[in-house]
Amino acid sequence: MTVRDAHMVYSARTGGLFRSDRVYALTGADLTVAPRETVGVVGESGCGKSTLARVLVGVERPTSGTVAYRGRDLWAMGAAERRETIGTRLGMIFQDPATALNRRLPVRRVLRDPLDVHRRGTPAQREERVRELMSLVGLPPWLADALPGQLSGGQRQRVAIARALALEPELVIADEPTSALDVSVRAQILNLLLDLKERLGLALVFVSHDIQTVRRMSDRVITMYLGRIVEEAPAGEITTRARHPYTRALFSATPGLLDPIEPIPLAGPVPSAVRPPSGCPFRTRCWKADETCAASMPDFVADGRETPDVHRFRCHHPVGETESTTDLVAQATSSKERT
Ligand SMILES: Nc1ncnc2c1ncn2[C@@H]1O[C@H](COP(=O)(O)OP(=O)(O)OP(=O)(O)O)[C@@H](O)[C@H]1O
Repeated sequence: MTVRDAHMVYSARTGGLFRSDRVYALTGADLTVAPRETVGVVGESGCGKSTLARVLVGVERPTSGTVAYRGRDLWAMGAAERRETIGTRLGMIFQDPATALNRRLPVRRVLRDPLDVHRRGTPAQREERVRELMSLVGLPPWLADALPGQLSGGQRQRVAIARALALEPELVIADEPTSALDVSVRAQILNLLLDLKERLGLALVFVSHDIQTVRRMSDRVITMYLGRIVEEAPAGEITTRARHPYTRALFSATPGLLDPIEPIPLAGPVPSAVRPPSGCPFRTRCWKADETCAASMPDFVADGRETPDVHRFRCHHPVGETESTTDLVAQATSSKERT
């Protein structure tokens, strides 16, 4: 799955009935997800993670740019082929299984629905597939006639996962799949996803606020800020050797990630996606920013390797490889004091 230079501009009513503004939810996003790979997406609320997820899975068409599956542009396909590709090759697991599942349909019908829509096998084979799916996600067979409202949150998310897997997709997007669940069942659902990914050879895009979880689940992590992908690196590397100041600041504020925790102080709040700053969108909060950052958004700087373990970032003044979080805290603090 490849996304190239994808932009998503929404129109939103922000100032009364007759005023509508453009919301720059996604700007120039490039991303490739290789078969069997897990890509984690991190960033603050509103940075465009869910928009990217929806674009990747074909739920929404980007305002511009391409989304290609196996080299074929999803939005250049005929409607029937696109529906078939999205419905059978791509799966999506949403944050809240309580709202993602039809409350009036028993589990059996929820799981049969995609098989019926895409006419998979005979009725008997579909029933067999429903049993198989329930067992795959660890649901006992007697729950087949239960309604979503009769299930626990964890069971509901298992149903949602089974539904996403019904037609054997190659790529599954999980958008905050555990954030609506009790803490006690989160680990079970994450372990289930890891196990299914291995057993079924899935590629997974995992969106979460929880950086610790993203690190655990992912091979590669991308950081987003105000609609842009600003850094991309192997999971083991990005948490300790991130080069973009924003990624370093985000991770420095994450409990248990770096020891000791020393949040890098940032100037001001996240700007609005309606009026993103010119140049680098992070410049208004960045302690390293200067006039170059206001003038342009730099292209990705890569470490020269075009391999899955590539480390890329978009910054005019990246963090030095030897700079510790303590150094960065000192720089950011003195920059704040100067202004
Ligand atoms: N349908 C829409 N119409 C208008 N604006 C939207 C729409 N969907 C998202 N946005 C805006 O686009 C920006 C990106 O939103 P998005 O939901 O992708 O961010 P996110 O990183 O997933 O946030 P969160 O972590 O809170 O879910 C935000 O400013 C949001 O308000």
